[in-house]
Amino acid sequence: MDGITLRTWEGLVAHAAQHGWTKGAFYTKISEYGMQYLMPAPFNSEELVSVNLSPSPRNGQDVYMSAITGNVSAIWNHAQVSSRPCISPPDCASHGQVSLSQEEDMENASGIPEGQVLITTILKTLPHRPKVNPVSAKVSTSAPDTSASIVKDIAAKMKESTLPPATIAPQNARKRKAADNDASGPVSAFKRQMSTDKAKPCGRPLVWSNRRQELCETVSYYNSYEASWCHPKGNAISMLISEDQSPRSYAEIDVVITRATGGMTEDPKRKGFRIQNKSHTDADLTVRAVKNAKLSGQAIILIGSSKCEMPVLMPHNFQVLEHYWITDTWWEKINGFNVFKYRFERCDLSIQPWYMPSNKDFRAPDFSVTCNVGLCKKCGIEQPQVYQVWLCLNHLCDAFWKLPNGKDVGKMSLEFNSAFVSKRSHFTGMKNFDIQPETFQPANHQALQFAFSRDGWLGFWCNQCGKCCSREDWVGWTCTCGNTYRISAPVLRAEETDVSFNENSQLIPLSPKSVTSKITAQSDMIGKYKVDYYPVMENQWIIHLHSTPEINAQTNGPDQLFKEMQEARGMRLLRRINGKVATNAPTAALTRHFAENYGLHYNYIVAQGSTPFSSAPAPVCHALQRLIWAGTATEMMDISKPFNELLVVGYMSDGRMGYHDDGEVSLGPTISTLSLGCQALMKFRYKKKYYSPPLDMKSNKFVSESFVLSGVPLEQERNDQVKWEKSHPNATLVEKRTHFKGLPGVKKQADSKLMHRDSLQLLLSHGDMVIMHGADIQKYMEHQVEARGCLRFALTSRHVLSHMVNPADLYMGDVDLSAYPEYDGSKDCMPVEEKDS
Ligand SMILES: O=C(O)CCC(=O)C(=O)O
Repeated sequence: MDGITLRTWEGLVAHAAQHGWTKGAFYTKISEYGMQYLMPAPFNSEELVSVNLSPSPRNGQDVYMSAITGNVSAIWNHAQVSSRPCISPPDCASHGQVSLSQEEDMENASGIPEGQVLITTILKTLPHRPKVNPVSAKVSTSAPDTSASIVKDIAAKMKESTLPPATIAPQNARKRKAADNDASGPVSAFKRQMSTDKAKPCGRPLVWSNRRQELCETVSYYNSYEASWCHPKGNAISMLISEDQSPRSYAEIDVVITRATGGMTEDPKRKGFRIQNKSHTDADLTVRAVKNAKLSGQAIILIGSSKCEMPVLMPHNFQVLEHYWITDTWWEKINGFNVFKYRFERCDLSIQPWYMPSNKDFRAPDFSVTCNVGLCKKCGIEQPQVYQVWLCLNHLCDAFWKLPNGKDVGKMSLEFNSAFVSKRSHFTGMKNFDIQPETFQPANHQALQFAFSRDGWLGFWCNQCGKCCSREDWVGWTCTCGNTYRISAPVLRAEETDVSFNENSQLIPLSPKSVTSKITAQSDMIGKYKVDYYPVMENQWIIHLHSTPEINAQTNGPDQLFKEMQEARGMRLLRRINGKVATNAPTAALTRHFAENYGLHYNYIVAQGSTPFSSAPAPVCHALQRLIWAGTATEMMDISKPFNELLVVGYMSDGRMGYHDDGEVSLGPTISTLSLGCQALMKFRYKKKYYSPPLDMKSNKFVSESFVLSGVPLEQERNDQVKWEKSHPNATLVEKRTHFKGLPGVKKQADSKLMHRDSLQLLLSHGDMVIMHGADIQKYMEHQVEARGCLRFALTSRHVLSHMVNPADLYMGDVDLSAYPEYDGSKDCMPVEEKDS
C-alpha cells in the first residue's frame, strides 16, 4: 500500500509519473487551492469505493484525504442478502471521517482485510492559493501554468490509456449529431413538453407503482420517502427524477442533466413554483454521494415520476427507468446561489429502453462524438464546455460562472453545447442492483421468520404486471391486476414473539427498569394485578395494570386470546392511509400497523369502516370483558358511558403507531387497552404547542396556543412570555420576536433537552392493560406505541357518544356479552356453560 507513504505533494506527483494512470484511477479536485490532483489508486482500482478530500482542520492547509476500498463486490453482495431496507454498502460516511489522531495508526495499516474497508490518509501542506488572473477559456493545448502542467501530464496519460479522448476541437464536435438529439447547434436547456404532446412509450415498465411508499417498500434500491436521491451511508444508488423547476435542465432517453435538490423554497411570486434560496456546498450529503458515485463508476438506477421531463408519456406515477452513470458533475449559479449539477448517461446504450417514444426509431449510439474541454487559467482545472460558451464551473475559483470578458453570466440565457449533450461513452462501472426485485419465494423463507418480518409486511412485486404493492392486508397481498399472495403464518405463543425479524432493527432489549418516567406512580394491587397510577394532570390518570404468567394462563386469558386472535377467521386487519389523502395519490402513505374496528365508528376509523359487535369474533368479545373490568375496577369508567367501540391493531416486526392523541369530540374520557403478544413501548409526551413557550426558537415561529402547562421546565419564563403576548395583542411578529429574544431564559428554552421530551414511557407486556382517563390527557398530550418484537395485538375500547353517530349506525355498538363470562380480575374466566355445570 504505497499510497499510504505519499505524504508530500512532490511524492504524490512523482508517484503519479511512475505509475500508469489507468481508467480506474481516481482523481479529486482540491479546487480550494486552484489545483487538480490526479492520483492513481494505490490499490486495485476495482476495489475503490470512495475518496474524500478536505482541508485539514489542523491548519486549513494540509490536505486531508481518506479513501475507502475493499472487496467491493463482496461487500455489495453481502449488503444485498441482508434484509430490506438494509442496503448498506460499506459505510463511507463514517469511515470517511478519520480524526487526526487516528492518522498515524492508519499509516501502519497493511493490506486490505478481506471483505472490509480500508482507510488511507495522506497529509500534504499545499502552497498558498495563487493570485487571481483574468479568466480565459481555451482548449487544453494552451501552455499551462506549473500546477496545471502536472495535471496535464497526468491527463495525457489517462487519455492514452482507456478513457475516451478528452478533447476535440469544438467545431468538429458540433458537426456530429447524436442519435437521440435533433439539435445540430447548441441544445436548448430543456423545453418542457406538455404531457399531452408526449408520445406513448414503446414498451411497459418492469417495475412501477402508484404510490411512492409502494416503491420504497418493494425495491431494495430505492428507500427514499421524501428526498429524490437514495444514498444510504453516502453511497448513491438511485434517484427519482421529476419536474426540474430550475433553469438549464435536460432530459431525453440517453442523457439526463439535472441538479442536486435542496436549498429551494416556495417562490413567493409564482404559486406552486420553487426557487433557489441557499447554496449547495461540498459538504452536502448528496453532493458527496454523487461525487463518490462518479469516482467509483457506480451505476445509478433512475426512476421517473409521472412529471419527469423525459419526452415520453410516463404511464404511472412512478416507474423504474434504467441504469445510468454520472459522466460529469459541475457547479452553476442559480438565482445567485451555487448549485451542484450532473449529467447522467444511460449505461446500456445499445439496448432499446421500454420508454423509447413509440413514434421514434431506436438508433445505435454514436461513440465518436466527444466534447471539447477548456482549461481555466485561474484554477488550472480542465473542464468540458457545458454551454455554448465555455465557463469555469468550479465554484471555488474566482473565475467561476464568469464570461470570457470577466463579467458574471447573470441573466444571460445559456444553451447546452450540443457536443456535451451528444457525447457518448462506454459504461464500464458496476451495477450493484438488478432493476427487477426479487419475487417472494416462500419456500426459501423460514415461515416464522418471513411471516412477521419487516420484509414480510412490506412490498410485493407483482410478476404479472410489474406493480409494486405494499402489504395492506394482514393476510397477504392483492395486486390491482388480481394477482394475490397469501401468507401462511405459524401460530406463535407470546413468549416466541419478543424477537424482531427486522435485521436492521435498532431495538435494544428493554427491562422495566430501563424505561424511565418523569411522573411518579402510586402503586396498588387489584386482584392479581399490580397497578401503577400515574397522575398526569389534575384528575387525569394513566394507569398500567401489570399482568402475570398466572393471569395470562387463565381460561380465556391473554395466552388463549392471543392464539385465537391469530386463528380468527373473518377478521380484516388493514393498513390504512395516514391522513386525508386519496388512496392513489402519489404521496399517500400507509400506517405501520394493521387495524380493524368493531362497534361504533369514530373519526379515526371512519374511512375504513367498522364491523358491528354482533359479528365480532370471540376473542374480541372476551377482550372487551377484560377492558370493561379494568375500567370499573380502577374506578375510572363512568357506567353511563360504557365501551361501545373496540379497535384491534396488529403489529409485526418494526410496527408502530406514531405520536397521536385520541382526543376526538365524539369520544368519552376513558380509554382502555389490552396488549397481547410481544412487548411494546408506549410513550407519552406533552404536545409541543402547550409545552413550549409561545415563540419556538428553533423554527422561529409562534406556536398556535398561548398556554403553559404547570410543572414544565422554565415555567415562569414561559408564563412571562404568554403574559406579555396577551398584553400586547397588536404587536407585530417582528416586535414579538425582538421582545422574546431579549428575555432571560429564552435561550435555555431552545435547549432541546428541555423541549418536548417523553414524560412517561410504559413497557407493556403480554396481558397488560393500560387505561387513559381524562379528556385533558388527549388535549395536552400525545402518545405513540412501538412493538418490540415480531407480533402484537392491541385491543382498545372507547365510548363513542351516541349523539355523534348516525342513528342508523347505532346498532353496531350494541354489545351482547351474555354469552361471555364476566371477568373479575382474580378468578379464571370459565365459559358460562362450564361455570353452570
Ligand atoms: O397499541 C396500543 O397499545 C395502543 C394503540 C393506540 O394508541 C390507539 O389505538 O390509539
